[in-house]
Amino acid sequence: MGKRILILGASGFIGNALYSELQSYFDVYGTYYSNFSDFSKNQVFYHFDVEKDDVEALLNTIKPSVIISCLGGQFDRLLDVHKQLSSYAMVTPNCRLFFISTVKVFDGIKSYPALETDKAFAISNQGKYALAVEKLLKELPAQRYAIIRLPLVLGVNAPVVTNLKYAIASQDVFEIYPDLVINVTTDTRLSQQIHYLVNQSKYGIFHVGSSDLIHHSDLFEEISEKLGSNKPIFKQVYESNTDRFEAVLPKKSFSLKEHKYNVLDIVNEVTLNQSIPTLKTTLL
Ligand SMILES: NC(=O)C1=CN([C@@H]2O[C@H](COP(=O)(O)OP(=O)(O)OC[C@H]3O[C@@H](n4cnc5c(N)ncnc54)[C@H](OP(=O)(O)O)[C@@H]3O)[C@@H](O)[C@H]2O)C=CC1
Ligand SMILES: Cc1cn([C@H]2C[C@H](O)[C@@H](COP(=O)(O)OP(=O)(O)O[C@H]3O[C@@H](C)C(=O)[C@@H](O)[C@H]3O)O2)c(=O)[nH]c1=O
Repeated sequence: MGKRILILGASGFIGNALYSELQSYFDVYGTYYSNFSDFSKNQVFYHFDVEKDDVEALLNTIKPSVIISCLGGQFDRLLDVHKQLSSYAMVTPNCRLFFISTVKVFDGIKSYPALETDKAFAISNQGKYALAVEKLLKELPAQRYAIIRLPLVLGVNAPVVTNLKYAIASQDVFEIYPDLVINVTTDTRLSQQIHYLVNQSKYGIFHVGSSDLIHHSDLFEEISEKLGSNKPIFKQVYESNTDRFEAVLPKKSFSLKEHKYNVLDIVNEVTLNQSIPTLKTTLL
């Protein structure tokens, strides 16, 4: 029997990218919360509110063999939901739980980029929540879970890129952080990589993102440059006088070359069809 996948938070930025990537290969179901207009008529989308609904009822209806969680909402309720997901995975033969985690689990360690083997330490509420879910999953049998840690996710339709384009168009302020060193991915690339992990029945901890780093300020100045001649009003915000890192480097995660990429690949993907190819570059 083919894999049946339930994406919790399929109406969101990450969830929708995953749905688009997976739905032509697997029997995929998803949840939405506020986007009634787009999803209430879609047979495979179920309304789900972490505050009110019981995720167990949803699981018993859909009976997924793979659950991918990319939910937003109240962190304490989300943690309860993940306790239920974890219990379901524990008692359901060959059911696997994929948790979309975040680089923020390392936001208590700012002096170097994180590798999969590094011990996480979070100070933000978001980081502490994600770390608590990671700890939950680690109580499952090893082959029953995958923790996918994402850095900042860009993409042609990424909210942060949309905000930049809006700031360019309306000559508005766009905050950049010259002391912040990050790595990045896009919604399409992370979806391809998670597709691979689902297909190959991989398990454990995975870092998704570019293999190199860039300063947050340089990244958005470069993207703006490639989008065209207009600029937003870049507001440089320093939070420390030394570099602080917020990066999840994929040291051990992916060996296939199509899963290895650098910041320039990401910048080109995000600005595709928008950069003005000059004669010089096409002749190179
Ligand atoms: N975007 C990024 O750069 C990164 C994101 N992540 C993590 O990935 C996850 C998803 O992120 P992203 O897709 O950007 O977030 P979005 O806000 O775009 O999506 C959140 C999803 O959760 C749903 N949701 C929100 N509130 C509730 C609720 N109360 N009950 C049930 N469902 C709810 C939303 O439904 P609806 O849209 O219908 O309201 C949506 O499907 C988050 O945990 C985030 O920390 C990690 C690293 C980077
Ligand atoms: C708002 C803000 C962000 N930052 C940095 C850290 C942060 O990860 C990065 C992007 O934050 P923004 O809020 O602008 O963008 P945003 O896309 O909202 O942040 C995302 O970040 C990634 C890593 C996640 O884990 C997501 O869950 C989400 O929190 O910019 C600062 O250094 N100072 C700030 O005041």
